[in-house]
Amino acid sequence: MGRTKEDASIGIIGMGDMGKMYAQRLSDAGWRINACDRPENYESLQQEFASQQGVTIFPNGHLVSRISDFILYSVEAGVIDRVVAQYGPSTKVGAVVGGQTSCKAPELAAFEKHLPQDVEIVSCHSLHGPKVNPKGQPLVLIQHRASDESLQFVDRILSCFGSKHVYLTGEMHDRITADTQAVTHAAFLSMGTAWQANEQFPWEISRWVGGIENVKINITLRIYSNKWHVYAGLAILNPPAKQQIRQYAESVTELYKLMIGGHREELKRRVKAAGASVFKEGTAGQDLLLKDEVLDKFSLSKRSREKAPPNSHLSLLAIVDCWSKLGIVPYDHMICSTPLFRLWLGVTEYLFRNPDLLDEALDTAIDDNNFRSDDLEFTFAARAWSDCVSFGDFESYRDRFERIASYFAPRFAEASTLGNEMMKTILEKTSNNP
Ligand SMILES: NC(=O)C1=CN([C@@H]2O[C@H](COP(=O)(O)OP(=O)(O)OC[C@H]3O[C@@H](n4cnc5c(N)ncnc54)[C@H](OP(=O)(O)O)[C@@H]3O)[C@@H](O)[C@H]2O)C=CC1
Ligand SMILES: O=C(O)C(=O)Cc1ccc(O)cc1
Repeated sequence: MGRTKEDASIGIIGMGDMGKMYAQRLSDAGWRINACDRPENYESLQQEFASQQGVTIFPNGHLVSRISDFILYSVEAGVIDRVVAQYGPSTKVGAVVGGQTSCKAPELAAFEKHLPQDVEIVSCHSLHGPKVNPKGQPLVLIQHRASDESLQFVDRILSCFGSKHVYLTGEMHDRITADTQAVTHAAFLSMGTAWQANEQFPWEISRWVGGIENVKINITLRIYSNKWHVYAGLAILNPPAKQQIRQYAESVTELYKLMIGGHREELKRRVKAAGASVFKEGTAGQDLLLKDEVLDKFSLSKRSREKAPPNSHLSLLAIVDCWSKLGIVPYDHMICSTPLFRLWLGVTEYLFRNPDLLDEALDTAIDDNNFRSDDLEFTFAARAWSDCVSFGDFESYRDRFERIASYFAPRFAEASTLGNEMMKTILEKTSNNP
């Protein structure tokens, strides 16, 4: 049977949103937890967890590492090397170590560099945010330097989440999450940047209200209300993500040039060819239920909507062009997808599997001047985010992110209630389609 709840304990280093969620759920399931955050947070964390049975808070990672049998690092990706260098040598002999960072190459390199040889490595990644119910969501497990018995030990610990365990190498994990997460975030970050640049709150403008616009708005605000380092880390530290985001920016630029040049036939030919290569006959065609009747319920706008407003949908046309250029079949990644990716694929599919809507978007892109300045700003934004990720500068990423986040901040509370509701409704309805 190996290590059990009775004789083994779990260490968590980094008690931020994800660390706390893990501590809460694992202790509820009967595991003993030893946890810490940075030393200056010791007292406040102790108070916060005073009434949580089974969780002991320690002042630092040395004290957690020396007594725990499975130790999970749940810190910012940008500091993983420094934190493992600090506490790794204190790891209990024979323990198993893992991490929760969203990009595995730097995390596994830090483990190999700083952990003693008598320590095993099984890493993990919950592919959802801390407020999403883990049940049914993908949870990646990476048996990097460990026996089968130790993998089973980690499997047993994490089984209380009810997530779908997906077994990958670190490299496969990073390749897939570059395709799914990084470029998805780039698209929504760019929408927010464009709205801010044009001084818009899109739900206050009639041409944005309703249907799939609600998904764009709610997800964009959800991302900007979150922590910048989560998005910076998984884009900047993951090399294939840079290439993906660059291709997305190129697709946006090239399609925008066709639009303003009035090249209707070329635009239609290119977009439809890309659509045919991504949404092949026989591919999932899941009923993602992204129907206007459902989505209209999740509007921040107080206005009523009479008819679906036309939109050029540059962000959606470009993602399909980008997938097609890189030979990516998004359905291949469903097993390892996040809720945001599934929604993003859902809205894209909604547009591309509806030929009338797609034609309307392409005609709007050519004929309707109302979208020119929105799409111009979106193009600038996609390129700027791509440059920012390519330069790999965390501080300038933070600066851009926080500047735009502060513009939307007054609306976060309202948007998060509505966005959570929307995610829940849509994800519940699609839970059989992982
Ligand atoms: N949020 C999400 O949606 C998801 C995040 N992840 C990944 O999980 C990891 C944690 O993310 P999340 O919980 O959201 O981020 P948080 O910023 O909420 O948590 C990270 C915590 O680690 C602490 N920390 C930093 N240095 C040390 C140290 N030396 N010793 C102990 N604690 C330290 C931070 O303290 P301080 O803030 O004081 O620096 C902070 O409390 C990240 O790598 C992220 O990419 C994975 C899946 C989903
Ligand atoms: O669903 C998304 O893409 C999110 O934004 C939440 C998220 C962020 C980081 C992760 O490593 C996993 C999930």
